[in-house]
Amino acid sequence: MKLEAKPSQAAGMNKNTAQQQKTLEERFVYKDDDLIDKAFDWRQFTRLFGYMKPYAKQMLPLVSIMMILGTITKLTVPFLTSLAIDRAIAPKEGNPSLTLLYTLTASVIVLYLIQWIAGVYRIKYTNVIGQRVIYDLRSDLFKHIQKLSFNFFDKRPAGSVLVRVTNDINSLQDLFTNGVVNLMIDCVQLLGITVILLLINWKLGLAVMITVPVMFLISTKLRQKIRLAWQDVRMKNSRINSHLNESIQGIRVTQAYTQERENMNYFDSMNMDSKKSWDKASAMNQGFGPIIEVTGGFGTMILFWFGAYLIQSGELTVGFLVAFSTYVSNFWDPINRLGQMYNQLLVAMASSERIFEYLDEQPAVQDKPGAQPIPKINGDIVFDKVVFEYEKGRAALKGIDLNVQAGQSIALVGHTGSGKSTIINLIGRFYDITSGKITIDGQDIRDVTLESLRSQIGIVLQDTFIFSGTIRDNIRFGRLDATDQEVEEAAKAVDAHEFITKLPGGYNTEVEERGSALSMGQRQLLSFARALLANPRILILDEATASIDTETELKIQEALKILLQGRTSFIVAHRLSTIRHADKIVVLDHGEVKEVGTHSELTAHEGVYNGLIEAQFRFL
Ligand SMILES: Nc1ncnc2c1ncn2[C@@H]1O[C@H](COP(=O)(O)OP(=O)(O)OP(=O)(O)O)[C@@H](O)[C@H]1O
Repeated sequence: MKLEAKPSQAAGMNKNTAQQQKTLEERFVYKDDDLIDKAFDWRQFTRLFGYMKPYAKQMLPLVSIMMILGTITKLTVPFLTSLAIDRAIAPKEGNPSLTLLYTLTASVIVLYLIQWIAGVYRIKYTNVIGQRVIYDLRSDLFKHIQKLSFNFFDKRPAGSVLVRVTNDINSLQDLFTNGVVNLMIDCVQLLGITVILLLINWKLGLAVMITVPVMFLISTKLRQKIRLAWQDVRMKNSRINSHLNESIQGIRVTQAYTQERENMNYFDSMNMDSKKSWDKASAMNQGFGPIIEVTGGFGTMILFWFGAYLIQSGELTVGFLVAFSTYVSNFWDPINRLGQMYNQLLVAMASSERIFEYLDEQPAVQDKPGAQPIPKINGDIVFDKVVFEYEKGRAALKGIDLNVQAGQSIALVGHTGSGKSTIINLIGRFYDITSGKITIDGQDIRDVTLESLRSQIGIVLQDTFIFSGTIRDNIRFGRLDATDQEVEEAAKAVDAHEFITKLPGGYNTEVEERGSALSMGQRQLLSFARALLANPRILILDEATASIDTETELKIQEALKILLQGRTSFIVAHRLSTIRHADKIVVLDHGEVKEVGTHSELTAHEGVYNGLIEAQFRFL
């Protein structure tokens, strides 16, 4: 469901900014999850609680013992109070007994002590269970997301993926650490109190409990609304997070186009929306408690009215009426909490539904049954009538035939959108082709394991990703078991050593995520060193288009020569120097191969390639 943002409520907005706001609303459209208005799903519930299974055997008995101990001690106190009144303070027959009063008081103190100790240990054990469940769930989700194919990320903004790993999991945290055990305690307590009330005086017990069905009837009507209101809050927050993520990633563009104010206005309106939605949900939630209290008040009225009558008729003692009223007040508490717990459970169900939706998402590209690892790759690659569609019915590649021999370097050229990046994504099988066949050393790449294939392919992308960590760690990303010496040798080979040693910490210089403290050329040299260290049989390179100074360009060309030696390579080429040295130049146009040949072959006649070269020179 696509949600349109509502007009900003931000103060001080004039007509002009309202117009700009409208443009922003049209600009930022986030795909939201649909409101989930389904009945309580037991299958999902059992699946969620299945995460407790590994720990239940070990921990639940301990938690249960502590819980039962706590409940018994809690429920015994009012009984001892009734004894104190009826037998020690105001006995019907005989004198008041101080000794009995002291004994009962001492017993109550001991019971409170036991209750306290049982509570401490119960909380300790439940926290252990809760934290372990959350740990497992979080790591399952992260592991799974790592395996998902490119098409999954093509469809989703990074922010919304982030929200599921953080917010949705966190919202389950409370359920597992407190909720589940409180639920159990409340149920046991309710059961215990019901039995006790009926045992003390079944007539009074039944009279008081008349209000319970009324209470449930009112609260069930409210529950559904409360759940939907909380889902709305969650959805709005998720939209804020998506926008936040996009805004931070795109901050440079925002500032360059001085769009900060408009961005802020839009954020404001989303923030306001979220606040309103929270207020609404919270008000509904708060309404739930008083309803229970008012209904409970009726129960108490019945208790004293009917209780007084039973005392007069000699069916009940004053002590038992006092005990009864304590039990009854202990009765409304768990019912009230159960209502809140039900809400918490429903919110958690919505979160878990979203988490399970990701966990159930199968990677579009995966090993087929019985796939074998591809042996050491020699490097012969054949594209046989390869057709590929990102979206059904829109072919990005329309029947590509290509024959590459081991060790050759292939330059892919063509205007924007012609299919160059698509071809390189298919070699590493990041997408599965729609029809045709891609073979490496005669083996269809769909028949071999992904890991064996990708581990022999090195990819250097245009947007070279630098992870937060040291320069050394970033190069070592190519091969985690490489020694320091090997890392430095790789850097020397691609001529990155010099600039690295000039950095304040040399190889140990910490770089931030994306390596913004490094220049484009430096980042590219680092990624070359990383690829060289990985020593792949096939190298894929998406050349940076940014203009680099001639000196760095020369360095990069020299580095490239070393990098390409003895490997089959595909380069999405932009620089003439790269294209000129390629063994084969593949000219693409609208997803089709238009020309194939060396630089001198292709420039010898008029064609698409010549047109591209001429266009480059025209601007020099
Ligand atoms: N993830 C995607 N989902 C849908 N369509 C896509 C996706 N990626 C690319 N396309 C489409 O596929 C076609 C080929 O895109 P591709 O990225 O391969 O072009 P390119 O030649 O590498 O372009 P450039 O030189 O601009 O990088 C384009 O029409 C593009 O719109």
